[in-house]
Amino acid sequence: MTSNFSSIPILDYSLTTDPERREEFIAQLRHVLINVGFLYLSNSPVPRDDIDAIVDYAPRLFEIPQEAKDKIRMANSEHFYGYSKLGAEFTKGKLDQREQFDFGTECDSVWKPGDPDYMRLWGPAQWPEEELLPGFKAAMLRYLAGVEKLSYELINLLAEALELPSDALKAFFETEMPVQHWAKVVKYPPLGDLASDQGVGPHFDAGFLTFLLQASPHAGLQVQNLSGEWIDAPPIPGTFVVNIGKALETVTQGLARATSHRVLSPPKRSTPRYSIPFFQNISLRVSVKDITLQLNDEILKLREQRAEAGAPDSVNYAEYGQLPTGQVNLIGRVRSHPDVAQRHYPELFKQCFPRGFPVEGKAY
Ligand SMILES: O=C(O)CCC(=O)C(=O)O
Ligand SMILES: [Fe+2]
Repeated sequence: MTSNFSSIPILDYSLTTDPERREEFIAQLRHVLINVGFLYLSNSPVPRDDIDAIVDYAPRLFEIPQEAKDKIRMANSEHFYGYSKLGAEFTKGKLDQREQFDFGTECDSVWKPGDPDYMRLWGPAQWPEEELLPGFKAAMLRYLAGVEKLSYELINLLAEALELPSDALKAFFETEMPVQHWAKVVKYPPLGDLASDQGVGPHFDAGFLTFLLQASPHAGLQVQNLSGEWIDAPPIPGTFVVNIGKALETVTQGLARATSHRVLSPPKRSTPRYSIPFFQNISLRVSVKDITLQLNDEILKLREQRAEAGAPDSVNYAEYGQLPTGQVNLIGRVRSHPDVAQRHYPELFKQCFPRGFPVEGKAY
């Protein structure tokens, strides 16, 4: 029997602390990892107050004066942190219709002379001035620390679901420096004057796991199933949407599926949609091809029982098989934010865009 999906399963995280029902959670996780690649997680241990605080801040972050946003624009940052105005980001060569702030977990600059350029990706984020949004930075860092902790717990459970020792994926995180994870606060304005309804175009996420907090009640997020149909993933209060990135798909030999997804703009005359994704990174220096997980034959067989996926609408991050993670991530950032790349990574910019600054339809 082959498997496809027409809705996104909901997994109850509280089962993991119930000795009677933990196995049930692991079995559900195994099914979802292999056949869907997306899940809703309810009853997570991330403190409710920390989530509520950040949901409350999200719209207010976009209400700070435009000069204050421009002061921390992403073009200032070789780490690709900061503010991107509407229509500054490309996915699949088309402009996204979203306004966003990119942040990271706390981290000093890690690049040293002689290091590869991609080590410049990690460093301090740019934050809005404290008096414009008092308490925001502390609240965001507290929230990110909670999600980071959950992300490591879920990775251990995921290893168990694939019948590996629970620390089997530790080698991707445990290096000479702590891993910096990425996050965004995103605003999707409603259709009206927008150039298209592409809130964000079809794409895969890059790293291991993404934890998405849908911070307003709007629909718009869609997930592509194995036969290529777009399935709605509307907000469910009290849950995270969790999905698998290309790095995790590659290291699990395709067992854990990275699933293509996109966001459509809210309809005309609607209010804006807000979301806060957290992207779990792995060490920049690790090449995923250099670490082979000892997956057993029984588990690998489950991959064959999955329906053959049609060609997805996204093609990015195919380079994980060959290059160090940092280089793959850097290429992804350059393609999404060519203006930042032109300023800070001119050589790589030229390689990615040999015909100059991209216009719609030219990039990937
Ligand atoms: O805003 C959302 O709901 C999803 C965003 C997303 O997929 C991304 O930024 O990678
Ligand atoms: Fe995404």
